[in-house]
Amino acid sequence: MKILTAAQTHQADQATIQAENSSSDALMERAATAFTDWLTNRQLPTEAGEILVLAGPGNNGGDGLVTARQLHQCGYQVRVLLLPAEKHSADFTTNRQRLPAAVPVADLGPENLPALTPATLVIDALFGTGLSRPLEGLAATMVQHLNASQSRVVAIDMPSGLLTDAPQPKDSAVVRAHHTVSFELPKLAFLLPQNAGFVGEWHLLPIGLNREFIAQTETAMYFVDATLLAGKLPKRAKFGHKGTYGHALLLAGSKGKIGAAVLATKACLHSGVGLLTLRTPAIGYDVVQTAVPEAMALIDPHPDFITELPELKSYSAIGMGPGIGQEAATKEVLARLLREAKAPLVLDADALNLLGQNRDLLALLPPDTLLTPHPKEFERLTEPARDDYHRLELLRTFCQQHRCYVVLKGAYTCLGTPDGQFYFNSTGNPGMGTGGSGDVLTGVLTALRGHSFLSPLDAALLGVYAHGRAGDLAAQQTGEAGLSAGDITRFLGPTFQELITQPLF
Ligand SMILES: NC(=O)C1=CN([C@@H]2O[C@H](COP(=O)(O)OP(=O)(O)OC[C@H]3O[C@@H](n4cnc5c(N)ncnc54)[C@H](O)[C@@H]3O)[C@@H](O)[C@H]2O)[C@@H](O)CC1
Ligand SMILES: Nc1ncnc2c1ncn2[C@@H]1O[C@H](COP(=O)(O)OP(=O)(O)O)[C@@H](O)[C@H]1O
Ligand SMILES: [K+]
Repeated sequence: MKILTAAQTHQADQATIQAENSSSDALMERAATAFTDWLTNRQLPTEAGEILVLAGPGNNGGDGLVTARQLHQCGYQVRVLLLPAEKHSADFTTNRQRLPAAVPVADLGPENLPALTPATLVIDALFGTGLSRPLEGLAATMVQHLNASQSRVVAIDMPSGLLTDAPQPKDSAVVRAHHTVSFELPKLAFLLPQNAGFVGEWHLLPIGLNREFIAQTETAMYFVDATLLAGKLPKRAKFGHKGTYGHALLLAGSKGKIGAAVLATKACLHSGVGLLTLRTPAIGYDVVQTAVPEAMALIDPHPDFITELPELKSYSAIGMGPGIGQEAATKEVLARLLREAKAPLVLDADALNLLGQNRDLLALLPPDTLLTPHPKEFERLTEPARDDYHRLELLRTFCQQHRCYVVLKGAYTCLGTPDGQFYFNSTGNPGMGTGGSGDVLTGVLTALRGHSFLSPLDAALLGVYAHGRAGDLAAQQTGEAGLSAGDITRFLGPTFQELITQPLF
């Protein structure tokens, strides 16, 4: 799915109205109906208690007014509070007039803030994507009053006060919604950790925005779901053999962290690799030969950490980093790898920390190298970010400057590409915030980068998505708290099976 800006979303609304030869009022009715259906499918009139619709002066307020009318017609107990304003949108005014007289309506005022109890269900329709600056005055006071209450809050389209795709001053008033119900396409603001407390759980409702317009609209941001990946992973060829699927090399492990090597190795083996060789220090020999007999062990002469780079010419992808430590000799191995490798590289964990400490090495990164930092590792490669938007700027600059792909890990892992695009991943769960999950990802990505039939972009997208999806399938069995990184590897197989498409021709 594409992620559009607030301005593009507005254009998509207009294009839809034009293409259908309908009216903005009809589109509002459609959006609000979808919202009302969403709500009434979850809350019966008796469960909902008193519903308070807070309506602003624009079309977001208009959505709120339509919803109030529809809920009233369905037998819910609704009242409306309007935010006084000099100007109202045309569709707001139309729907204000359509509101049945039986629905109580009043103006908000500094002396007229509503009593909010835990039994009140508040529908936040103050502002949506039209917000152009932080809230102030009465709107800000109302939002603070709401946030201080125990009421349940569902926001329409955006939690009011939150900008759709730009940072805002710290401490500005933003509704802290339990749920945000938005339309058609996700918004950038939903995907950033700093907004989690405002957005709550978010949901998307289709409202039939014009497909052609969306397809034509240029964007540098995507939300990666199964649809976006359809057709990218081919079924294995009938006469395929281990040579068809690449020979990967992993450099992983050090004394006390051979487990990281085992996890990455298992993950690589479960992600379709043809052959796999693991370079690990001598101390890991018995462990890896026992835990992952399918992999060939190429043992470093040093007992505790990796000190020598093996001959590279037979490998189709090389992953380095999980559990390797930061010894000077290991750094030299990394430097030689960057100079000599012809195969695609995947760099993670301590390989990234070593790069951060020796930034001159960044100039050696071969084009299309894939780096997989979590935010702290990324900071070591760049600089501390002021906020999530700044971090994305740093990500774009880094990828463009070094012609590399960066998987910035998190709840919505963001893949940055050398041409400045962002792909936010949709799979994964908080259970994956456990030691070793990242090592598993390195193994998955190394396997896929070794598939000559996948582009660097598709390999990265498929790998990140599959890693999260396998984590989701695992969590269905183990629960989030019970999930350990090894569980993810066991569900990679079913995940890739889901992703494989088999066109008839
Ligand atoms: N036909 C359409 O365009 C559709 C619009 N929809 C709804 O319309 C919303 C967007 O509507 P609008 O573009 O009217 O924008 P909003 O309703 O989000 O807000 C715009 C109004 O707020 C004012 N404003 C902006 N920032 C302010 C601030 N900080 N303090 C005080 N006032 C401020 C603007 O001058 C304008 O009057 C969407 O979020 C969605 O809820 C949906 O009904 C789908 C269809
Ligand atoms: N809340 C979350 N939701 C989804 N995925 C998550 C969440 N927390 C962590 N993950 C995923 O788990 C992995 C953790 O990697 P990392 O931080 O490198 O862990 P480690 O170094 O312990 O292996 C990343 O792929 C990340 O996207
Ligand atoms: K809102």
